Amino acid sequence: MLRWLTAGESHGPALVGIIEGVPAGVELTGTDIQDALARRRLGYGRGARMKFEQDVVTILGGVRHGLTQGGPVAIQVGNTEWPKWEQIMSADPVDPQELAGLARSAPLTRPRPGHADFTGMQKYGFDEARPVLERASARETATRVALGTVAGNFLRALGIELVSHTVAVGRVAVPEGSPVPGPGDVIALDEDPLRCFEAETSLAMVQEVDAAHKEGETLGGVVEVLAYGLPPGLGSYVHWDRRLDARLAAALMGIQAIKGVEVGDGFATAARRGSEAHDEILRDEAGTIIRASNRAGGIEGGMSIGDTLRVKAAMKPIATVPRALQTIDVSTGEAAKAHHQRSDVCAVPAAGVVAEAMVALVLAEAVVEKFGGDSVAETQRNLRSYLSAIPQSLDTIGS
Ligand SMILES: Cc1cc2nc3c(=O)[nH]c(=O)nc-3n(C[C@H](O)[C@H](O)[C@H](O)COP(=O)(O)O)c2cc1C
Ligand SMILES: C=C(O[C@@H]1CC(C(=O)O)=C[C@@H](OP(=O)(O)O)[C@H]1O)C(=O)O
Repeated sequence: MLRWLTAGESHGPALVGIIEGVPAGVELTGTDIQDALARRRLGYGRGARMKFEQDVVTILGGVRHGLTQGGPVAIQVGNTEWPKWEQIMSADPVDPQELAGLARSAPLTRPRPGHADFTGMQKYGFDEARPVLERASARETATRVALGTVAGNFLRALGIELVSHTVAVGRVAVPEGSPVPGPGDVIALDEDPLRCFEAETSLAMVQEVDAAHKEGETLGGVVEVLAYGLPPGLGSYVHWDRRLDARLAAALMGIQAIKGVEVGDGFATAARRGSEAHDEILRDEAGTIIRASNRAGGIEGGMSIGDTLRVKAAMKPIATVPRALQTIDVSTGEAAKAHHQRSDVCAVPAAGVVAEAMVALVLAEAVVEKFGGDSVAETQRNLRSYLSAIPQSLDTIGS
């Protein structure tokens, strides 16, 4: 069993993530995590905070000499902005006098439509949005990316590679049928600030972000995650909550601002006739069973089929719109403009890195479930044994 949790606030001293159930022997260094966090941090359209704040990674437990030990892995991601927020966010003021004297930041009483502010205040009984946005904020996704690095390194040891890319920003989308990144085609932000694999579209995306920025607007978009090297049979058809597609959809929907998930050709498939919707099963010259296409995105019957996994996530535009939206000031009950100090114009490239981490966590969980293993070597042996036992070619079916 693989399980994991995150804790921490957007402007707190640090975020913490724990992942339990990772076999011993997974290679993991602070640099791996730092590199993954650097990929999440910037990207074209991100706001000011991302430029001055740094993520400080500390592995607190579960790793020795660059290898997991089989126990829970605990990772801290420190916020370098903490000194500026210590008064506002102090969890444990030393004496009641200090508590009384703590500066309370101007209360956020003008909740933003599209964010968690208003319903969060109603639900938890707060009179302002600060305590809500501190936990609702996508700052928390830094921890998910840190934990996803552990999962990704485990999967890589089994020959499974993940990549992600931006396929749409606002109305600008990568043309149908464009090439997708292959295993190892990690798109660095200095190569492409939108992490879009298609150079011409990427340029148009940059213009789309610039135009939105100029008009005081924000943007959403679509990201895609691909996983190469998956064995057939992760997940199961036997019960709804064991289906791999269901688990991936829940994990991707669990990312702030994700409002749609598509597996394979998803919505386009709904408009096709059956003969054009499925992936015919053929035999290549060597006798290996292959698929004529991958419209299903690598999943049938809630199981990986051994082909490339392909999932997309649609992100809504950022809620903190500079040309602020209409709201109510809850302190007066009067109509007002929603609060806005700073925000991202577009965080789609960052969401792609988070989506990749979430897919890695779900796949690692499905691998542990199917192949077990207290050490990576044992998981590898179990995987090899399974692959050698299942029919790979028509000749071996039924033999
Ligand atoms: C990487 C990333 C960065 C984000 N940055 C912002 C931001 O700067 N301002 C904002 O209002 N929302 C931002 N969001 C979205 C909010 O966190 C999200 O809309 C909010 O938590 C409410 O959740 P919901 O959109 O799922 O309803 C970001 C989301 C992600 C994934
Ligand atoms: C801090 C991060 O993202 C933040 C996510 C976020 C939100 O509302 O989700 C709002 C912004 O923070 P602030 O309101 O303090 O400017 C983003 O910068 C991060 O991704 O590390």
